[in-house]
Amino acid sequence: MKMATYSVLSGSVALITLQNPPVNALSEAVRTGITDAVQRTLKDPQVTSVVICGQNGRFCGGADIREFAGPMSGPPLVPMIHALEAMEKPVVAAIEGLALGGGLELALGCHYRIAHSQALLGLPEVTLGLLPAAGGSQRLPRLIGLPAALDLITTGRHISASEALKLGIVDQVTDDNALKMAVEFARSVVGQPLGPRRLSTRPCHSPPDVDSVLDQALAQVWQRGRGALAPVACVGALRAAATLPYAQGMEKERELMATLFNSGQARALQYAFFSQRVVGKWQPSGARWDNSTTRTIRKAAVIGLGTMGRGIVVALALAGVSVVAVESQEKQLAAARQMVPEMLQRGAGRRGLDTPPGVISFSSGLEDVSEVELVIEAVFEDMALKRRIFSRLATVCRPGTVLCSNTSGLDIDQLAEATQNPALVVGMHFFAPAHVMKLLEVVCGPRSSPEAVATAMVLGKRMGKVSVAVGNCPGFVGNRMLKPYMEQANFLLEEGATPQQVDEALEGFGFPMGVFRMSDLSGLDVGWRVRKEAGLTEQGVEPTRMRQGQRYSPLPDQMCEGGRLGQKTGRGWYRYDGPGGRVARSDPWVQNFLETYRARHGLVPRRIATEEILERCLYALTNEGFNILQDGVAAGPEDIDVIYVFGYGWPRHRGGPMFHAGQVGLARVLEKLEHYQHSHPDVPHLKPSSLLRRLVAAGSPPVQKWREFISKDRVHSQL
Ligand SMILES: CC(C)(COP(=O)(O)OP(=O)(O)OC[C@H]1O[C@@H](n2cnc3c(N)ncnc32)[C@H](O)[C@@H]1OP(=O)(O)O)[C@@H](O)C(=O)NCCC(=O)NCCSC(=O)CC(=O)CCCCCCCCCCCCC(=O)O
Ligand SMILES: NC(=O)C1=CN([C@@H]2O[C@H](COP(=O)(O)OP(=O)(O)OC[C@H]3O[C@@H](n4cnc5c(N)ncnc54)[C@H](O)[C@@H]3O)[C@@H](O)[C@H]2O)C=CC1
Repeated sequence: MKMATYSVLSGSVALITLQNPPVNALSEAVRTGITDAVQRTLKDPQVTSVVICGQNGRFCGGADIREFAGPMSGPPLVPMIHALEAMEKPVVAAIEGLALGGGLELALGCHYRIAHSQALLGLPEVTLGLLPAAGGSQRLPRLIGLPAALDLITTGRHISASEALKLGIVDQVTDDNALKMAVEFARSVVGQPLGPRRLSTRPCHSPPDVDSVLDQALAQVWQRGRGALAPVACVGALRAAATLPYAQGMEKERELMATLFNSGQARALQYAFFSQRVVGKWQPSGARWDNSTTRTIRKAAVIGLGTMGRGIVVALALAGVSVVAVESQEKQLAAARQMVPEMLQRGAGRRGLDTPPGVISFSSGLEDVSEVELVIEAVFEDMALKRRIFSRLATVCRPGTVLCSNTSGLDIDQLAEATQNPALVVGMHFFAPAHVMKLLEVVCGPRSSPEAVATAMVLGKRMGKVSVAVGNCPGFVGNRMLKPYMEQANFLLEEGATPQQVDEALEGFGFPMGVFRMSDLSGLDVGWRVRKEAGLTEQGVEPTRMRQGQRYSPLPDQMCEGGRLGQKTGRGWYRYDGPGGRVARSDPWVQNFLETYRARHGLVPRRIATEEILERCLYALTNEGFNILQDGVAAGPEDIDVIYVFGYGWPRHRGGPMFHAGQVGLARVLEKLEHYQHSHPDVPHLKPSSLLRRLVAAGSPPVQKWREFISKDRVHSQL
């Protein structure tokens, strides 16, 4: 039952308990309960102090985000918190578990705050496209000063109870029972003056150079936010706190919240929050992995210690897993021995580990992996090599060892075939750098067992990854969609665009890096290897710009043939200050290369508008997303969107490609794809997906309804 209960302890301490599992969000019923409890407290002369706590060891996770989708009703938060603060009896917040968003704002309205040492506190509204609009943007800087409030509110980061104590957000931290402590504390402060404890009445202590601090913060959020509105509004609200009286500051907070509340960005970010929680509800072969038993992995092996393998070793060790790290090349093994401990140390420093890292041992032979419970192979993207390794692993490892591949897109089932027990083979597709990037695609082959999939999903979570279960097809989800995106970018170069122009358009949309800068960073040879494996780099009897009966741009292959592999060689689509250089500069050589290429093939360059660059790159990518949904390779649009936000830098405030298509309007996306297909009939991947057509014909249901639509559609098509 959702509510806030009222009781009186030992005749004098009123206890208000928030009850709305799992995080005691401030739903309408809870707000009503608090409002009623405040009235009862005021009326009861026996009550001399008040404690507010949350049920089940969690204070409060903030406003109930699900209520944001509908009309707001019930008692609003702002007057409710003012009523608490105005009470003439001391009010103490007993913070256990978490006090986030509106939860912390409620605590800031109390006169005192006692926290358990394990509690997390924060104002994460900015991550939902909002600002702390229940007085948080005005009370927090009055409590901890402007610079610290700017940091917490514009990043939305969660802080520990000990940091909260240092900042002055809480009055005491205890390892003991925070509720018991708060009750004792409440009794002890009865009769003390409450005026100084009311944050709304305090001045906001700002540094003397307040304008420059705020301007700097604004510049920083612009740069970091890549077009996100909420961080900018947060700085606006804090400017009001620092420069205006409290009542006017509150008015500004309300105004700014009103502009954010119904914005597309807030909807996108709230969708992203819930998507992250629904992903991976995937049912391979009708058997569910998400309620399957899992194996706890204590010891694992990684085969191949190149770019990916080294990062995977570190990520496993940081999760407390002991690792046998195997590499066949002496030079690579020596490099790994040196780099892995350094990476581990940096990673441990960044994370603040609560478990000791797993022990890492290095080896040059597969025989040393016989005792592990799970293996992750990360050798070259070469099917024959990987199959040899899988076949050998199947004989070396104990029966029951889960065998995983980090392949970027090869057939998991062909790898499984090389073993005696295909049910134990799954894909674990990490993203570079593997110890930093949050995404993990867990690839379910047609014969992977639910237990093996569940084990990989849970291990991914332990490694701090957002694990998404996907089906088995070339490129899985992320890279399958990336292919048409990159292809359109290459075709745009053929037609007259420059790498900078394409990258600027995509970076303006919110990607941290455009497609060409990203290729230079990961290495142009990565895709080249994949195209070679697919037989696309050999020209054969077809014209130069045709492969396997389709239009093809050999531009990136020609770059690789010329030794331009990106940052690692100091030359790619851009030039760098030598191999390994980071700063991309436009390269006249590339300009000349493109002009010569166009002239050789009789291509007349034209001026290409930013709108066309974005539409062709992004809609080709999204269109493949619809094909993926239709093929059942992703469980739902949320899975695709989470993959793109966490693995490919899709701006979170735009929700993800599938959400974005819904926001643009499915009919418009369809119309644009038809338009480009008509004007470029030989360019692949512009043919609208039939699922997109059916969704449009069905009236473009919202993205949250697509799963249902697709499953009905599937049943219908089977009849
Ligand atoms: C809390 C967590 C850290 C817990 O994590 P974990 O234990 O890992 O569990 P999860 O799986 O994440 O969550 C479990 C379960 O709970 C659901 N859930 C979590 N938090 C919430 C929530 N706040 N609301 C609803 N549901 C929640 C979650 O979805 C899971 O359920 P499932 O999806 O079914 O599996 C973690 O969950 C977390 O980080 N939560 C979010 C915390 C957060 O961001 N809180 C801030 C919320 S926003 C807020 O508080 C805003 C405010 O305070 C401002 C209020 C002012 C409102 C005024 C409105 C005025 C509007 C004016 C404009 C009018 C314009 C007009 O005129 O129209
Ligand atoms: N580089 C990237 O951005 C990503 C790569 N991947 C995939 O990860 C895998 C590895 O890629 P990278 O790390 O980039 O390659 P890499 O070339 O950097 O490293 C591969 C390593 O495997 C070693 N190796 C080869 N045969 C071996 C054997 N028999 N036993 C032990 N070690 C052996 C090589 O010596 C080399 O050190 C590939 O399948 C790739 O497609 C997946 C995601 C991203």
